[in-house]
This record gives sequence, C-alpha cells and structure tokens, in this order.
Amino acid sequence: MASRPRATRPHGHHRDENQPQTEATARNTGKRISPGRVGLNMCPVKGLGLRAARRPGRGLGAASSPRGPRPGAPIPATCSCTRFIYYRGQPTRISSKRPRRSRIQRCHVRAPGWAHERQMGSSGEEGLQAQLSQLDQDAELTENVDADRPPVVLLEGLPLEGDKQSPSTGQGPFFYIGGTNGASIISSYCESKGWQRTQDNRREDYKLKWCEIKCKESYINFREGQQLLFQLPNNKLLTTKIGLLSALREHARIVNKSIKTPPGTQAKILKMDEFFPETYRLDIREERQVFFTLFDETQIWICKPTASNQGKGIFLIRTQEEAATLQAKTQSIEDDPLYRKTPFRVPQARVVQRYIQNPLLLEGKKFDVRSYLLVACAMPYMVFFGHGYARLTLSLYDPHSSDLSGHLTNQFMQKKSPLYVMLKEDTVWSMDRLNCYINDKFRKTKGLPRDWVFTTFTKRMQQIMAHCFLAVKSKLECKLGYFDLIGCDFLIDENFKVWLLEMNSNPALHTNCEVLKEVIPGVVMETLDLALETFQKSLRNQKMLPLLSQHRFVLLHNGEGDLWPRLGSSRTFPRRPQAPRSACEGAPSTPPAPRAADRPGARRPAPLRGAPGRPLSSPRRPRPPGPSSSSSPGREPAALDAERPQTGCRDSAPEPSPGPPEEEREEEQRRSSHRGS
Ligand SMILES: Nc1ncnc2c1ncn2[C@@H]1O[C@H](COP(=O)(O)OP(=O)(O)OP(=O)(O)O)[C@@H](O)[C@H]1O
Ligand SMILES: [Mg+2]
Ligand SMILES: [Mg+2]
Repeated sequence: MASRPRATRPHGHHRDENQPQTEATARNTGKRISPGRVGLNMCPVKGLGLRAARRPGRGLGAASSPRGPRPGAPIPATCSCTRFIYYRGQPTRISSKRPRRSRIQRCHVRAPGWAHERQMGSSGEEGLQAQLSQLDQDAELTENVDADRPPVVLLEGLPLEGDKQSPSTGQGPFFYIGGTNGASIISSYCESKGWQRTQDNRREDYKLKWCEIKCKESYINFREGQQLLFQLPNNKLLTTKIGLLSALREHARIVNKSIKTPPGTQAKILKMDEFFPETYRLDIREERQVFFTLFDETQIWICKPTASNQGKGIFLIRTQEEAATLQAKTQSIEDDPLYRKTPFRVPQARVVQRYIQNPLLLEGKKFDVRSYLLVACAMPYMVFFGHGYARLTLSLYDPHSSDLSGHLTNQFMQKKSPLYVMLKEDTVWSMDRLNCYINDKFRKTKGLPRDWVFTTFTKRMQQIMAHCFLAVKSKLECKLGYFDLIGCDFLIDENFKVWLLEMNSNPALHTNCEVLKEVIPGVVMETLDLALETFQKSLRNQKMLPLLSQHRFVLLHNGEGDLWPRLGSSRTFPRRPQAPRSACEGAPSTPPAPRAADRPGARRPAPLRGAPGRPLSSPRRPRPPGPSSSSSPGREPAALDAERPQTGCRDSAPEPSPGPPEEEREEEQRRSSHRGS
C-alpha cells in the first residue's frame, strides 16, 4: 500500500539534483579496474546451514541422504548479509571468453550428474560462445529440435536431481522456451547439455522453462525442487513502475520507523530520494492532486504507464497546459461510468516522475545504463549484480526538443529512426568504453577517481539493487527452482549522481549490435549456470560458496542464513520465529573499508575458516529456533550489510504489501508482455 501523500511530497526528495555524488571512492591505483571488481559480497561469517528441514517434498532423491561437504572443503559464510568490498587486481573484462578457473575449483565438491560443473568455463563453452556470435541477431532461430535424435549420453545430458528420462520416449531432459527473447542463446546452452527442446508448453516434465510471459499454469504445475522456471511469479513488485515505487516507499517507511539513528551519527541506509527520481502515482486521487498542485513550468516531468516498456506510452510534461490536459484525462477515466462497469478496460495506471534534465552526455547524447539483477536461486536467495551496457540516443540531447527519441534512450525508440541501421553500433557502448570515455573527458575536470565506472558507479548500482531487493525480499514468492534476471536502468546526471529509473522483467536479450553480442550471451549463460549450480546445491543441502559458475556476476545477497526450517508451506519465504535481534542485526553497519587483499572479480570464495570450535568439515546443521539462532558468537558485526536494518522489519508484524494495487491487473500484465526491453 502506498503511503498516503502528505501535504508535501510522498517521499522527501531533494529538489537539488546538482549534488555531486559523494560515494566513497576506490583508491586511485593507477590500474584499470574491471567489471565486478567492486562488489557487495558475502560476509565472512560462521556458516549456519539450515537447509535440511526445508527441502521440498518432491524429487529429492539423493538429496534426502544427509550429506555434508567433503572433508576439508571450505565452509563458506552463510549469513544473509552483504557488504561492500573493493577489489583490486587484474581486470576481468566482459568478454566472450570466460576467465580461467582458479584453483579453488579443484577442491570443490562435485555433484555428479550436473552438466554445468564440468562444462562451465570449459573450452566447450567458449566454442558455444563463438557459435552464438554467428547467430542471427534479432531474428531468433527456429529451434533445431530433432525429435529422433537419440539421447546424448554426456555428463551434460544427465537429468537434474530427482529427474528421470521420459519413460515413454526415453528422451529428455526437456526444456521449453516461450517467446523469442534470447531464445537462440538459451536453446544453444540447453542443447549443449544434451537437453531437448520441446515446443509443448503444456508438457509438465520439462526440466527448464524460460518464458517471456508469465503464465499461471506454469506456476500452478511447477514442481518445486525438480524444475527450473524463469521469472519469479510476482516480480512485478520490482518490475512495474508502481510496484517499485510502492516497495521503495514502504521500505523507507519501515526503515524510518525501526531504525533510530543516534543524534550526530549518519544513517548508512540508502534514502529513496537519493537514487529514485521523485515520483507520483496518478491513479491515487490525493497523490495526483499533490502533483498537480506542485507542478510548475520550471521543471519537466515524465509520465509513464506502470507496466509498459520500450518507451511505449511515455510523454513529457512541461507546460501548465499539458499538465491540465493530463489532469482532466486522468480524472475523466476515474469518473467514466463505463470504466466503473468494466474496470478491466481502464487504461494502465501511470506515474509521473521528475525528469532528470541534466543527464551526463556521451558525445552530446543522452544515455542510460542497463545492468542486471540476477536472482539465481530463490531458496535460499542467491542474488547477483551483473554489468550490462550503455544505451545512447542517436541524436544530440536538447532538453527543449519535443522529439522524444532524444529523450528516451531505449533501443526501441532509436530503432524508429531511419539512421538506426547505419548508426546502430553507436547506440550501444560497452562498459569498458563508457569507463574510458569518462576517464578521458571527466576524470580531471570533475575530480573523479580513475575508473569511476567500475568503482563508484558500480558500487552505487549494487547498493541500489541490494536496497530494492531487500525492499521486496519478504514478499517475493520463492520456491526452489524459480530464478529471474531483471534489467535495471540507471541514469547518470552531469553531477555524476546515479538514478535508478526502473527495473524490467524479461530484459532484452537481443544481440543486434557488436557490444550486445559480446555481453548478452555471457549474461544468459552465466545466469543459467548459476541457476543450475545453486539449484543443485540447495537440493543437495550443500554450501553455496564457492560458486564455480560465478564469473562476471557479483554476489549481492546470500540468503543461506535467512533460511529457517521450511515447516509447511513452500509458497512464501519462511520467516524465522520472531526473536530479539542480535547485536549484529540490530544496527546499520558501516560498509567496510576497501580491502586490498580481496581478490578481484566476481568470484570470491568464502574465507577458508570455520567458525570457532567448529571443524571445517562439519556438516551443516539446522539451528534451533530462538534468540540464539541469530546471535551466534561467530558472527561478525562488521560483515553486515549496510542495508541490513531491514531485517528488523522482516520478522516484524504484518506489513502492508507494497505490491501494485488492484489496478494492476493480470490484463495489464498481458498487455505489457514484450520481447524484452
Ligand atoms: N526520470 C527520468 N529522467 C530522465 N529520463 C528518463 C526518466 N525516466 C525515463 N527516462 C528516459 O526514458 C527512457 C524510458 O523510460 P523507462 O525506462 O522508465 O520506460 P520503459 O518504457 O519501461 O522503457 P524500457 O523498459 O524499454 O527501458 C529511459 O531509458 C530514459 O532514457
Ligand atoms: Mg521498462
Ligand atoms: Mg528503461
């Protein structure tokens, strides 16, 4: 439920957008820093395995036997917290090649039957990458499903845990792809594992289903612990404009209520108005009145439908006249008896958002940055950040222009231009190119740290994503086998302040530009790798870390510590019994200072140390409920997430759902279904 608008604004935004971003910056080492070198990472806290009691009831097969890690295997941290780590070391660029594996892989517990453990990072995969880059870009391939092909007897082809090959055909495992977004990459990935594509959406014995559009049946028939299903069923909490706005407001409300910052100290919690442009819902009468009252012609606003994408339905509001027209239209929709009788026909709810008029420009053009929030596993949550790319407009930015294509950086908007075919390579920049450009043009004049993109900016995006995830964490429907890749759009203003514009379900996975060919296949394959590896580990009650398949993604949240025995329902995230918060959970923590010793790159295995008095090889045991469960002596307050105070709310009394209101009906979801934005 959205907080009621006050006489002022629903959330106190800084009007002054000219504040330079005052993020902590990495030390200027003179070295190039790469994607993933700055990370929110897991805290090195005593492992607290809890999964034994919360396994799904079906398909557990081998998982039901109590298995501990191999003696001598490292015990990773398992508290559900995050922290900022500054990495230094060799760059790990986004490229089509996987970095070489580190030695840690060799001592990792292997689970037989899991293709990715052998194949990830292998030359086979590099071959696949090369093959993918040959694939036609936007046009997704029709699948090479060869029904008569004998089952491939490879390690890669072995069924997932608890799965049997189809008794009727002796084939499988099967995967289903709904829609075309990224289909060729997903399909190649699965086929490289010996899986077979099915075109039958109703088939229930699939192993992996990746659909653009969420369909109820998929979730009703989903076999938890046996299947992988792309998209969290209620990801709209993050991926609609109203959903995200409501979630952030609600989170802010709860945090404000529960966190008492001692006078004189600075709260470490992100404030919504520091990263999210001031926004109002037009579907709530009081709220739109606030907006229309405060509107004046000194500021531009952008009006967006809640659940659309690709810039559809977006327009700018600059004049009193335009505001009045919008006001009248919104009111008439509400008053229209036709809509009262047929509410499903009501046009999509909208928001108005303060338009960032002073964006940072690249060669005079506006741009935004697409990054990824990966929920590789929902039980426990394993959430990652991934770099994407920058999207530029074709034309030079002119704040006064009425041509939307200079204001909206979406590829979809740019594609409308006849110049697009010729200039499309200019509309997508790699993060490396962005970093070089900013180093060259702004480092000195703006006093930025070297590699601002891979240090301050990356850290800020991670912080914001972690914040958003925590805002909805307790409300997301999670089952073992759900996974999701969410596209997050960030805008940088000329003061290097970072704004989150929105989050997208089903992000575009097209590869119609060279940079996209470099970035997208890697993102999709690592998404699948991580989903498979975390799924398997969860099923087998193994520690999550180290993750063999983690290369470019950076761990934002490790939910192993969140899990408390799944007694009964598997529909929602299990909540721990209400218990006094431990000292380490009770207060916001300071992000730790940069640690030079931290390894570079996304892959960062947990420290090889056990909790005091606990051998490294000891199997993980469920913790007993009660206060002590969250205050084990081995925990390190310093390792807590800066966003952690939310945990105080997680277990608290019922919270109003931040989800979109009833206005956001399934109908809207369907209307807004898309090929990825
Ligand atoms: N508050 C804002 N200030 C300045 N520019 C904005 C703002 N909000 C959106 N934009 C511009 O408009 C574009 C489209 O907005 P947004 O991403 O919110 O809509 P969308 O229809 O969901 O697009 P998509 O899902 O394809 O990214 C953004 O990529 C950005 O260039
Ligand atoms: Mg969008
Ligand atoms: Mg967008």
